Amino acid sequence: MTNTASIAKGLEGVLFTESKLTFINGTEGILTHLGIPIQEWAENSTFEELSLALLNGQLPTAAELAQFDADLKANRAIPEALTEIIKGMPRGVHPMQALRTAVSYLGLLDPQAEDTSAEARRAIATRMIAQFSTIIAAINRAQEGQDIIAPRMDLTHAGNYLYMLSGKEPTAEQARLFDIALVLHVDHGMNASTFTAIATGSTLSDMYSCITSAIGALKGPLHGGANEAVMDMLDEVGTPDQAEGYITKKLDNKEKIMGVGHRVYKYFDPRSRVLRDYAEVVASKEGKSNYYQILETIEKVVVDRIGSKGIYPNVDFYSGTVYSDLGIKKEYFTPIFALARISGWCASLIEYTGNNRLLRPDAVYTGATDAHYVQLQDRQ
Ligand SMILES: CC(=O)SCCNC(=O)CCNC(=O)[C@H](O)C(C)(C)COP(=O)(O)OP(=O)(O)OC[C@H]1O[C@@H](n2cnc3c(N)ncnc32)[C@H](O)[C@@H]1OP(=O)(O)O
Ligand SMILES: O=C([O-])CC(=O)C(=O)O
Repeated sequence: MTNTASIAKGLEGVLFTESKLTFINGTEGILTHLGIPIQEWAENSTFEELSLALLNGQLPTAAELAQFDADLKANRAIPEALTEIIKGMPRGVHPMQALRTAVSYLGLLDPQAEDTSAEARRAIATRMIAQFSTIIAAINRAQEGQDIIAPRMDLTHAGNYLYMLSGKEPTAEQARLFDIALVLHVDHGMNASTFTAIATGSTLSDMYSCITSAIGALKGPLHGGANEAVMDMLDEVGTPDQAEGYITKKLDNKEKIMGVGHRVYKYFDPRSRVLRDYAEVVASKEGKSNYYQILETIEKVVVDRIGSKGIYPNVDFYSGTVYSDLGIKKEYFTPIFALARISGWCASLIEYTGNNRLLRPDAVYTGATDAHYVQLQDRQ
């Protein structure tokens, strides 16, 4: 019988494939895509460019990027039948549930959905990347009882999303800030949702099934759902002067703090540093939110108290303050994560299924042995 000591609980440290897309050094807090540091992507690139770079496995030329940008714009609109489904969804559902259902329905409307060839997967990926933002904005508007706003073709992916939320064209600064947030969330190696997409894809299932599975995995508060949970925590804290006492008590009670800790990073997640810097700029400029000050205090206490255990802020810690300052409601923070991560899911899925092997780990059996069936009437 296998020794239970050989179990990699939570699959920690298990290597199951090779990838050329994303590298993470968790002890030094380094993240690169195609070998390029995340800070350089955030400073110089766009959601569109990073998405294409990951799909192609290399930096695109100007012509390739212009073509991809045109393809995304041409695919922004969603089918009328899906708009009707979104409008008819019950009010008050979690937007991640609504997104999961909408993407699943989108698959029903796509005549190419069952084609699992590399070419079809790539074409579907482009359409899904384009349509995620329209779907999420439509869910947001419908859930608020507002008319759905059609996408505009003259705005960037990030700018168009903000436009579809409010009907107002965002400032260049707002659109760029949101774009940077998207860039920071596009991909992150074999995280739970990407792994889930790949696990589904490894059975040679269709793209819509893979992405629907990934949305479900991202939703949980130990993964993408933590950004919303951080905002719940900030609302619970209330004011900056309460932050230290609140978090000290939680740590004393051995409660988990949302937005900190990571399976791979045992130091600052580099994305959290970029987001913190933007959150600080927005907070000082607009003088708007207490959120930044509360987070600063929480970060300090957490790092002092449990930094030695490798617990530091992750990407979800500061992202919500940035979204909140852009006027986005907390229930939509995780859908926005999906809006960005769709590119990483698709790129990783296409990479994996290009050299596919069914994913099927094992468990150490610890149940009964030598048992026999007992008739119902003979059981105690
Ligand atoms: C985009 C993303 O998915 S980033 C992650 C988003 N998730 C969160 O922010 C939720 C909060 N964080 C967590 O729950 C965890 O840190 C996870 C799930 C992300 C990673 O967990 P794991 O790698 O399984 O770490 P594990 O649960 O084994 O914890 C190791 C130790 O750190 C502690 N720890 C881990 N995370 C936290 C936290 N958020 N707050 C307080 N203590 C923590 C654990 O209590 C444990 O301590 P112990 O050894 O004294 O028992
Ligand atoms: O890598 C992980 O486990 C979680 C994460 O930070 C991400 O998906 O962005």
